Amino acid sequence: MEHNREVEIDGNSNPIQISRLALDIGGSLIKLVYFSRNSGDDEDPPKDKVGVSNGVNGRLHFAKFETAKINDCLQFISANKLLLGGGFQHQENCTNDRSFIKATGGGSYKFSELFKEKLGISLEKEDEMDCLVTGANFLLKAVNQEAFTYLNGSKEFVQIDHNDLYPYLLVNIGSGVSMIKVDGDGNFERVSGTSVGGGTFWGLGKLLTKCQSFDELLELSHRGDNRAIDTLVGDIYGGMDYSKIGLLSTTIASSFGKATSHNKDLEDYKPEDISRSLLRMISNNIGQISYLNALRFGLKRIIFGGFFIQSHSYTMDTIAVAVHFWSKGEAKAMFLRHEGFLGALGAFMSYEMHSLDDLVVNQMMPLPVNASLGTDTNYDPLKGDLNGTESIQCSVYRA
Ligand SMILES: Nc1ncnc2c1ncn2[C@@H]1O[C@H](COP(=O)(O)OP(=O)(O)OP(=O)(O)O)[C@@H](O)[C@H]1O
Ligand SMILES: CC(C)(CO)[C@@H](O)C(=O)NCCC(=O)O
Repeated sequence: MEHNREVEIDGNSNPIQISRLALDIGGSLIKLVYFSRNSGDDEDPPKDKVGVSNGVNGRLHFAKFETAKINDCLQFISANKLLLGGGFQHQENCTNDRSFIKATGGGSYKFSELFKEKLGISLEKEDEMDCLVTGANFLLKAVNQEAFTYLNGSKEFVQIDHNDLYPYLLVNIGSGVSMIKVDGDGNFERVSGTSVGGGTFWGLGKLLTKCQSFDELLELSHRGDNRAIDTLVGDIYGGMDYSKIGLLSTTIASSFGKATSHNKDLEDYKPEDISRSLLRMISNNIGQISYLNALRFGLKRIIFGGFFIQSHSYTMDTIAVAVHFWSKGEAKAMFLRHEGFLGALGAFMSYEMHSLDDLVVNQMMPLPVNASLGTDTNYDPLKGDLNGTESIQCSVYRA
């Protein structure tokens, strides 16, 4: 393998040096987080209290691939020379670092032989729940304008008070859903989960609408009207509310209830209505189970992560409304800008010299957004998919 540390990525003509790559290999998606040193850095490297330079400036990069296209991911790592980093070369003996990368998620077990065979690298496995919590705590504490609430179409950033962050319920909506009560750094318990998650939306949606990509299915939901398929309270109550138990006529009484109609088949329903109804059913259900778990432990804050959300307004709105409705406004749903990268960030933090305190994030610097996987016919696996993501300008300090 070549050992040139200066590489080009993202079509940028400036050579940048990659150090540290971590992976979260999930049931649906592989997430990558890697750090690149700034090249020709104008900024002074971070200094300690007595003014000695003890860190480097750079960027954290995010990318994702479908797990089914793992070969694209391997190619991306290899083409962009992401394995060449070995820490900060002026201080580190990096020989060991080159032989493994930190990885989490079920795929770190399932694909460990493939990484060995194709890239000659071992995956050092980190526990998935540990990584989710570390990643969420890092984002909440270190990144400005990371957490936000979403209600009635309006997004509001939440200023997190570090002394008043815990406890909270972390709900990670990936292929399946994990619900974790977080009481501090490394102090957590997975209190619940549900198999009705992002994989369910994508899987059922694909079967029912014949969509070819997740983004297409989401796009369909924008244009759909779930009332064509869902049975509303008003459909049952002759257009009236059932106010005695607090149900409006417009509330869904039964998701997909109208599909029981004897004289209609799948072809009689519009794919966009199916997608909308499915998205609403799954989001509502997750919102409700999350609320019930928050209630179990008296938690007021529910933080949602995972790539199912994809900052999609209708998804967030449905989840937030469900939490608001069931908790009568007592509990708050919060979302994260880097929602899908919690596990990968946690794995990144698990490199010895990156504790939460080592990584100081200065500011958010949006990168040009590439087209998304699946819908972009010009999709280039060598560039990865930075869809909806950014790189973060940050400094890394030595422990
Ligand atoms: N391009 C995409 N292809 C497939 N699914 C996508 C895509 N974008 C978003 N999703 C959604 O994100 C979900 C996967 O989210 P995420 O990557 O957080 O979980 P995962 O790590 O793959 O799953 P798990 O943790 O259960 O192993 C999918 O089930 C789907 O709902
Ligand atoms: C199995 C994992 C943890 C893999 O990420 C996830 O898909 C999940 O939490 N599924 C839900 C399983 C359950 O608790 O019913």
